[in-house]
Amino acid sequence: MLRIAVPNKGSLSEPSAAMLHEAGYRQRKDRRELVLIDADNQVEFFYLRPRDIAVYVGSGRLDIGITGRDLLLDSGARAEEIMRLGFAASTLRYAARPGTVTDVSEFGGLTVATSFAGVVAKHLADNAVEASVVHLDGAVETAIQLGVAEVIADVVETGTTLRNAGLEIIGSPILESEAVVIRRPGDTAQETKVQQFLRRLQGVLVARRYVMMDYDISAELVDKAVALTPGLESPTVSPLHDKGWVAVRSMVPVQDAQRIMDELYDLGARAILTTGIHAARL
Ligand SMILES: Nc1ncnc2c1ncn2[C@@H]1O[C@H](COP(=O)(O)OP(=O)(O)OP(=O)(O)O)[C@@H](O)[C@H]1O
Ligand SMILES: O=P(O)(O)OC[C@H]1O[C@H](OP(=O)(O)OP(=O)(O)O)[C@H](O)[C@@H]1O
Ligand SMILES: [Mg+2]
Repeated sequence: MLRIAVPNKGSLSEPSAAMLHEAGYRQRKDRRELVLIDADNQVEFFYLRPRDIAVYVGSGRLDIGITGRDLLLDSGARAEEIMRLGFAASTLRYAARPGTVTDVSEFGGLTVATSFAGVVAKHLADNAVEASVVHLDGAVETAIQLGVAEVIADVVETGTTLRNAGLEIIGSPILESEAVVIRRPGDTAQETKVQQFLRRLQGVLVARRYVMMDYDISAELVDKAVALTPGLESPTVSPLHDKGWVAVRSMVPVQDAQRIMDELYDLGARAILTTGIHAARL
């Protein structure tokens, strides 16, 4: 049985469950379920607080987990990132009231409030800045208004929360985060099952990012057409009954599909169809 930690709350929770469901795993129907066994797939899911997941995986109690890169780094746990999942993308950034401080080098003697005290203390030390760090659980933006800190370091996605709090970003990102799969370094006990799990998630990412494109084109133009649709490896080209024409089948990034269809049409391709990919193993 592969033992997997899944976020039970917050920004990571719903997209993690959706991805696991798309990968063919059973998921809990009730948020009060804490553990779920998917016997068919030989997997046991533990629904845990996102912040705690790296600790469980790092301690070796669970084989792998889904968490945020920022939470993994902040935990200091002995776990490493083995796959990027693309969702819950954010940056950790410093912010302050406009006109107060403009660069990290000016933080000396100030107080920085954050939920990521480990990452921030290290970042300040790396920049040779002596500032105090105050750990808060959330709603960090309000710490400046309430006089707890002059600077905050918090998760920024759209920047709306910062703007609403009358704060502005200072300097470049402390780190760029997204949801990741983590594992204890050197833990090869469940290697085959872990690799199969990762292939399933990879399949979901591919199914979400690509569509299958089919079209007919005259044989003399096939090289030009294939240059527009190179696929992941090599497109399939099959003969058509109508001599001089071929059918081409290739995977295309979903975001480029309409533009490529226009370009193929202009080139002379016809019967251009795209279909969704339900699941994939590359
Ligand atoms: N607005 C957001 N957009 C994208 N990612 C986010 C956002 N807020 C938090 N995250 C990411 O989600 C992960 C989990 O963060 P956290 O545990 O604080 O959950 P949360 O979504 O903020 O919920 P809560 O604070 O209510 O528990 C972190 O990796 C963080 O970078
Ligand atoms: O840049 P934005 O798009 O505004 O998103 C960033 C905000 O989202 C998260 O807050 P959350 O709602 O999780 O509240 P929290 O501070 O209590 O964690 C994060 O802590 C920021 O406050
Ligand atoms: Mg939060």
